[in-house]
Amino acid sequence: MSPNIDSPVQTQMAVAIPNGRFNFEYLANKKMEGKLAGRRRIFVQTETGFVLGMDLDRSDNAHTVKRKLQLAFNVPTDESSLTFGDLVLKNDLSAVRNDSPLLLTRNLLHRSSSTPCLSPGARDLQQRDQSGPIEILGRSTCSNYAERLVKDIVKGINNGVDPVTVNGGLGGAYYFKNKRGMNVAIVKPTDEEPFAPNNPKGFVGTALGQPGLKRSVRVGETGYREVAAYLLDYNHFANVPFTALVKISHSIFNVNEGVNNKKPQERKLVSKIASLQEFIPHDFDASDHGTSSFPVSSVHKIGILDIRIFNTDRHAGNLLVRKLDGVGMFGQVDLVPIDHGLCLPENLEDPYFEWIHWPQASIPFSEEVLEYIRNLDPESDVKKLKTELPMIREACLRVLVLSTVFLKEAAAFGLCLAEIGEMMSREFSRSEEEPSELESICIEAKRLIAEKDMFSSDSEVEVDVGNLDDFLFDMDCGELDSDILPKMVDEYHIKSPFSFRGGNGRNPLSKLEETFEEEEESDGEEQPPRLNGFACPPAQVAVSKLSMSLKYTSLNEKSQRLQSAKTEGSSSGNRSAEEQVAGSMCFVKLDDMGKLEWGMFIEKFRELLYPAFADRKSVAVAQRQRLGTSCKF
Ligand SMILES: Nc1ncnc2c1ncn2[C@@H]1O[C@H](COP(=O)(O)OP(=O)(O)OP(=O)(O)O)[C@@H](O)[C@H]1O
Repeated sequence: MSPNIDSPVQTQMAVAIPNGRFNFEYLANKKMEGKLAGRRRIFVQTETGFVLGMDLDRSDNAHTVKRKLQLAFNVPTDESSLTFGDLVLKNDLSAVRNDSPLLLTRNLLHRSSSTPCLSPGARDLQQRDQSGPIEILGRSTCSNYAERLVKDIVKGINNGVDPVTVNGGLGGAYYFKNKRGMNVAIVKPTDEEPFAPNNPKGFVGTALGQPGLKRSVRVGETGYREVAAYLLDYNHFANVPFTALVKISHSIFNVNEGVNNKKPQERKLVSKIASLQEFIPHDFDASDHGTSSFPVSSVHKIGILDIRIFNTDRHAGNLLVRKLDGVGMFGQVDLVPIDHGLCLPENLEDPYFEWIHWPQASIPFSEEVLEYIRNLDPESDVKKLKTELPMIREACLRVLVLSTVFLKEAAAFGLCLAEIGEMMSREFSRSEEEPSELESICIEAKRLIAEKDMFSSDSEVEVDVGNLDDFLFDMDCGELDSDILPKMVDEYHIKSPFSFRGGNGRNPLSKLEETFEEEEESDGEEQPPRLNGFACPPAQVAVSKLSMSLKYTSLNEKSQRLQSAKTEGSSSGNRSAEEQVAGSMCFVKLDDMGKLEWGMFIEKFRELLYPAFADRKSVAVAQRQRLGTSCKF
């Protein structure tokens, strides 16, 4: 990879100073001052995309932050929620790291009120927001390379070189340049994704945090996923370009009319949270080029990444092709995978693997590739993501674990890339979408656990704040089955009235209780817990969540859902994300299991894999034999 960087290594970041140019030493000093004072910097994004950088003092808590935000956005503290990934922050901010993005949403009950917009009080806060034009959020991506890239872009901006809008794709994207006018990075603001409030291409309609183009990827969360794919691509095995999450300010960014008080034709400096990816000079994308020249090893390496991250959007346009026409290399190309915003869904979906029918995918893996797969460790992947991207949701991490286990076992069994991809892909039978083999194995694993009553009532209610937040997500999707709820609540009370005890002896709802207690303390009177505005008794929340799980995993229910979902086309293999806007069904949920149950599920899942692989092999052999016979004639 050859970045167009033209400046020496700098270890400081950029910041704005009064004359409008950017000074690096100033920021370094500010950062040092902040560290010494134990301060943290956070970036609060509203659901309409406005971003405000804030410095937190040690004494700050969610209430004090919300009070400052009330000044800035005119949203009363009790009408808004502050979230950090799965966590709904009620008081304690200890989980929030330096440079973290937080989302401020209006509670559902107050959504009809006007959307948050800047008030005069915001100016004070903005003045104290000492952000530079680009700040990298997160730790590991803040390398020397990243800092050089940022510095180059800032030099470009200071030298009057404007970024340009990227025409392709459904979301807003911009090429940022160095001072010589060369593209050095592509920036994709999270509030310009398809369906987000500031999408410049007409695909608007949803607030950040709501289901998006893919139901199990929320609007505004594709940027994290782009970074996750980069972080998981150890040793640049698959060639994912450098990617980081940034807060970036520029007047080129799109703000739709009416959003955040935007007036027609108005262009002003706006700050966004965005993914920033190294620009890769290339000659084509894979849709413009015959695939036969693609190196087998590149296809395998990208395919392995796609499987691990459960990529639902690997269409040909998301593979850049570079010609390597050096001496003795005529005709050879290099592949660069881009656009990983729709990987790591919150539930199993229908993945999309363009390479699935390419001949390279049917060639057995090399020893080098097998060795890489053997060394993959889903637990350390999870640790890495939790450390570097703490806002990544637990549900996404479960998908990562499941698909990595699947890949490792399948490769060890001797399956090739195409076979593994096919087992993960859904089929269409009589115009109905059917679960993939992978999903069927999951459904069976869940069924066996339930049948043997392997999980106790304890684990049923072991639910964390992430699940509670997802409860809201389900409600937003309009899928809460009110018929089920009262019944499940009754069952719950019979089984274990308020005995939330997890395996570790700690109340699994303790995180939640902690926030309730804090709420009580601060308000002086007892209030039911609120989830983005809904008053929810903890038991009811836990149980309704469970009811959702049972609803999804019941095969009868599944067939009912299948009946009602008549899907066009004959094979998912020909559909890209754009064509799946309607959203595919959820056959099996992974985020509805308590920790204990999840552990048992993964064990059961592993046990079921070998028979399934053997089945697949025998079908493949039978097909080959039939083909052999027909060739004789
Ligand atoms: N790292 C990169 N280097 C060079 N060009 C890039 C890079 N990433 C994206 N592009 C170009 O920008 C275009 C749009 O980018 P991308 O596909 O990531 O956007 P998107 O809005 O998410 O698209 P889609 O609608 O396909 O999901 C790509 O088709 C490609 O031409």
